[in-house]
Amino acid sequence: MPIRTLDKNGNVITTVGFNRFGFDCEVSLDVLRSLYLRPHYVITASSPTATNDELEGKMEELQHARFTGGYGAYQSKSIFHPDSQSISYTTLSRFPPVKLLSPSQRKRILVTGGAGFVGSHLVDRLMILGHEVTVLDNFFTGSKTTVSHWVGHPNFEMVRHDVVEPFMIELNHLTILPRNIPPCMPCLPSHYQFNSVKTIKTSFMGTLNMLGLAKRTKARFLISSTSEVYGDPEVHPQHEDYWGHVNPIGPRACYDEGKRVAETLTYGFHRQDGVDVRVARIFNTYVPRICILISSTVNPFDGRVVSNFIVQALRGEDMTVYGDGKQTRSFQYIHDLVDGLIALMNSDETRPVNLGNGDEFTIGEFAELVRDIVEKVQREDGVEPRRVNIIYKPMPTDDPQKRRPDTTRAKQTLQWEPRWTVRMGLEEMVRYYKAKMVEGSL
Ligand SMILES: O=c1ccn([C@@H]2O[C@H](COP(=O)(O)OP(=O)(O)O[C@H]3OC[C@@H](O)[C@H](O)[C@H]3O)[C@@H](O)[C@H]2O)c(=O)[nH]1
Repeated sequence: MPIRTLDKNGNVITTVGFNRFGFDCEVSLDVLRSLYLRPHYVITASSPTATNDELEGKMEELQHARFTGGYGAYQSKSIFHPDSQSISYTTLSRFPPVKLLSPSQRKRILVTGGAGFVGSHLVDRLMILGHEVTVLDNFFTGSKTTVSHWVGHPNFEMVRHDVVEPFMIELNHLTILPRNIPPCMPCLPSHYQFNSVKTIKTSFMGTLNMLGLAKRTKARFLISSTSEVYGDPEVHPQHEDYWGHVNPIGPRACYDEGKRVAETLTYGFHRQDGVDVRVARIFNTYVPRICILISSTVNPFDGRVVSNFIVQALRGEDMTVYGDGKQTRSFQYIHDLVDGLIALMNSDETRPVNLGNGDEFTIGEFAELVRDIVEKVQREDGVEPRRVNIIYKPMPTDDPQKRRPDTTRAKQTLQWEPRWTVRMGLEEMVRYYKAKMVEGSL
C-alpha cells in the first residue's frame, strides 16, 4: 500500500513547497522521500544454502518500491553478502530530476552545515529547485551519506571545512546552519564539557567568517537561530520581541549564548555594513536522517527526544522521560521548516522570525503518542507489538519548562504555517527508523 499522508485540514499531501512571492518552489514529496526514506537501499545477496532466495529478493524489491514510490532509479542499490559479511556499493546511474533554470534565475548558494540534520534536507530542496549548491561541513555531526546522492551532479559541490576558519567563494545566497550542539544527555555531562567551547566558538567565529563572506560577495545571509535564545522562558508562547531568560553560565549556555551572540553579530553587520540578513528562530524539529555525534559511544542516534523515543520503542526498550514529564515542547516536521526557510529567504523580512509548530505536548503525553504510533506502524507491517514501559530519569540542568512558538509574524509576513500534523510526521519517522534497523544501520 502506498504511504498516504494527510495535512492538518485532512487533505492529502503530495508536494511540499509553495508558489508565492512570484516564485514557485513546489516539489514532489515522492521524489524527496526517495532521497531520505531509503537512500542507500541494501539488497541481501542470495545465499547458496537458502531455498526461498528468489521470493526473499522479490519481497525486498517490493518493499523498496513501496518506500520509493517508483523513484528507485535515482538511488544506489548496494548488495550485502551475508556469508562474507561484506557489502558492494554501487554508484547512482541517474540523479533525481532538477529544475532547469535560466542563468539569471539560478542562484549560487552556500549551505554551511549542509550535511547535517536540517541542512541536508534544505540542500535536497534547493538542488531539486535547480540551484547551484555548495555544502560546507566539518562532518562533526553531519555525515557525508546525507548528501552523497548529489555527489557528481554538476550543480553540487561538497567541501570539508570548519567555519571557524575563513572560506573564500563567490555566491548569491548564504545559509548558515552550524548547530553543533551535543545532544542533551544528562547522564553524560562529559559531552557538554567536551564540546562546549567548540560549540560557542563555532557559533561566534563561524557566523563572523560567514558574515564577512556575505559582506564581500553581497550575498543574502540567512542564519538558523533557535528557540533556545529564549532560554527557560517566562513568556508563553514565545514571540520574537521577547528577550529571553538564559542562564549565561549553565551547561546549555554554550549553545544558547552562542546563538544569541550570532544574532547580535548578524544585526551588527546588517546595521553597520548593510548586509542583507534573514534570521530564523527554529523550534524543536524532527528529521528523518541520522546525525551521529562521533564522540558518542552510548547512543547510536542523535539523542533528541523524538529519535530517542522512537528507537527505544522499536527496540522494545523502556522509553526514558526526563524529569516528571510535565515540561512541554512543540514539534515541527522538517518539510514545514524547509518551507519556512525558503519563504524567509525570498521575503523582505529582516527581523527574526519564529519557525515552529504550535501543537504543544507535555513530554509525558508525547512519549505515549510515540508509543501508540510505533505500535500502529508495527501492526500495519504485520508485527504484533510488545508494549514498552515509560520510565523516568533525572531532569537535565536548565531544561526549559515550557516552549511553544508564537508564529504570528511568520503567518503575516511569509504566509507560512505548518501543514504537517505531529502524528503524520511521526509515522514517517517511525518508517524511516524501521527501515534503518532492517538495513542494519541502527
Ligand atoms: O530521551 C529523552 C530525551 C529528551 N527528553 C526531554 O524532552 C525534551 C526535549 O528534549 P530535546 O533534547 O529533544 O530538545 P530540547 O528542547 O532540550 O533542545 C532542542 O531545542 C532547540 C534546538 O535548537 C536544539 O537543537 C535542541 O536540542 C526535554 O525536556 C528533555 O529533557 C526526554 O524526556 N527523554
